[in-house]
Amino acid sequence: MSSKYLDLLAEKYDSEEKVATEIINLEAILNLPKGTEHFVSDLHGEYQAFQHVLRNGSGNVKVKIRDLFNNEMGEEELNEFATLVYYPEEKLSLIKSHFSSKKELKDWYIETIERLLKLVSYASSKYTRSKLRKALPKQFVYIIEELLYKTDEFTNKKDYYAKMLEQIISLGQVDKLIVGLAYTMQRLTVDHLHVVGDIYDRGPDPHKIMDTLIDYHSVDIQWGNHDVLWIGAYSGSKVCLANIIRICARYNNLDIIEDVYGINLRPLLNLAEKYYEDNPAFHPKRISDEQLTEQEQLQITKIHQAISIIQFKLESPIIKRRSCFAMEDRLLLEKVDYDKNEATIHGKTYPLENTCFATIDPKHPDRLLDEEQQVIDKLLFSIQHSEKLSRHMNFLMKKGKLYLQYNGNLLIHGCIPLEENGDMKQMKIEGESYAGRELLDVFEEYTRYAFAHPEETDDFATDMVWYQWTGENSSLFGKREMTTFERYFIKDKETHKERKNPYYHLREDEDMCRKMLAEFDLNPDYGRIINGHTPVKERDGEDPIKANGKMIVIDGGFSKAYQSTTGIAGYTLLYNSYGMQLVAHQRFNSKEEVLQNGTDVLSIKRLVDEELERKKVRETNIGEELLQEIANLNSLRKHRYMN
Ligand SMILES: O=P(O)(O)OC[C@H]1O[C@](O)(COP(=O)(O)O)[C@@H](O)[C@@H]1O
Ligand SMILES: [Mn+2]
Repeated sequence: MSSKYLDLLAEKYDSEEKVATEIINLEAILNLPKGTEHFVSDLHGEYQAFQHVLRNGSGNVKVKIRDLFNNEMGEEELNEFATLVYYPEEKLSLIKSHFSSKKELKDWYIETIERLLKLVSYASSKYTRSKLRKALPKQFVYIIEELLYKTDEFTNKKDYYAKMLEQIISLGQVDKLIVGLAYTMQRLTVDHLHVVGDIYDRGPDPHKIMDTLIDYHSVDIQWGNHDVLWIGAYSGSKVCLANIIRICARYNNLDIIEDVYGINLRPLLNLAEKYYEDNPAFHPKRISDEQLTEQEQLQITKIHQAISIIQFKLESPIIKRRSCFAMEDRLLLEKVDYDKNEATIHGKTYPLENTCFATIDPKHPDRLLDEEQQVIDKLLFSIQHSEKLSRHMNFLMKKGKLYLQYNGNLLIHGCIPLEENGDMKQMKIEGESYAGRELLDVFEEYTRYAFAHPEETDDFATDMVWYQWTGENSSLFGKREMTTFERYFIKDKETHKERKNPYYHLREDEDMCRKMLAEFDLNPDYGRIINGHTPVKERDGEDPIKANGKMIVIDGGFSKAYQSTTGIAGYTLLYNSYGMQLVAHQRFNSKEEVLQNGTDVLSIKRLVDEELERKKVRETNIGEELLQEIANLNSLRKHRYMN
């Protein structure tokens, strides 16, 4: 270790006692049970459902409440108390409105605070006091610590505590204290959150999810294809930008673009009004009960067509200038016979329906009209200057990666592109061939380059971000081709199929999963692959735990649009010191329903495995870092204090 580094360390630990204290402290932490990891994926803008899962720790909060209070509370009271922990502000005002006398309310306050303190103390038992302190509401740290660490033997302090509680109530601080304790409980239930991709698209509130994640105490993100699409748009890819607006139009979410991120859609609307009519293929999907007026629906339908055609036109020059993408099959505008209104795809000719080609010049089908060019240029300018989007995208870059090795597991949204024979699929990029982990690393490098150079809009790196959205070798897409054009304009459903990469059947095989874990330098005996991206069709009997437990797929479909295919409302995964549990969630209707009825969303837990011995911090990623710190401190001790 360099003496410069030792100097720095010596500044912080300027006596032998300080070094020794820190070593003792770190050693003690290494022997604590490992913190609970919580895995979620494919949130797709479903903020409310995500909040619920976050607040109840995938059912973990309820488990702890049951452990403690099963004997003293009935089912209804348990539920009510749990709801108070999940949604303290709202539940408090509901409960308070039921009391008729001050005395009753006061008794309830005292009992509730005692219960919350018990719960917090129980949930924090595997953490250090310093960690608990960080989780406490700042303004009440002193009071809560006093209350938490009271020991009943000291009966002479009883008055002291009773007085303290009374004061808290009479000074009007009790609601805040309850709210603070509830959030402390939520925070203690989960030590670290992994979001295995797809925060954006389809649902109405991805921005709220982003804000929640930004405030969350400990989180990492594995990018999904939809997240990378947004990163691409912000990084200067016009075709990615056209895609995000198209998807927002398709799901009736244009207010995310307009109101949330402050992008003016007026120029696009003017263009849409000029060239497009009603068209059933472009009606927005109806997922919520919200009724659109005819006028609103018509407007969205027109915008949807205008931006889709811009998207198709923008794809063409990229495909032509990037032969290594091997996407010539996707030059669809050139495969259309505009007189006969049919298209020839993979050698077969299909009639087209619901076409909207008013801005297309059959001789130069990919040429943008000046108006279209101006629209997309203006949109790009606004999107790159949206302060809020900048905050969200910077966070995605800072906390996000394409894949992550964490505590022995591999977390990845889509896939590792494979050949049918199980080899890692090769892709030639700028003269070099890459496969497996190397290929993913190259994808990530280009993404970071594109993000760092938003002014470069047609360079290779920016095109590569789009490739990850839709290219055959993308680890995020994982399919042969994206059939957006066919789904809008061709009736024959055969053309809509998107063939999946062999990964998606090979991942059922244990040896294959072992091979992939090894590719990422993980121990195949202990590691698992945690995957999102493809909805698990539980309804049809599909098992999310595959390859003898080496592969776990947790996309159960938070996305309302996909719940009819999956039959449930999402999987999440918990990994605590005892092992891993998969949780299947039933459909989440609304927070209001939970508050009113106290009914939790039914979550079914399944043990993935049980650790033979309780896992300790020593065996985790963080443990590795602590061991390194201890080594440094020992070195400091030896070289500076022992001679
Ligand atoms: O259901 P929609 O909105 O038409 O989207 C379908 C498209 O979404 C994709 O499934 C990608 O999104 P996911 O990552 O959520 O699967 C594409 O393969 C497909 O073309
Ligand atoms: Mn996905």
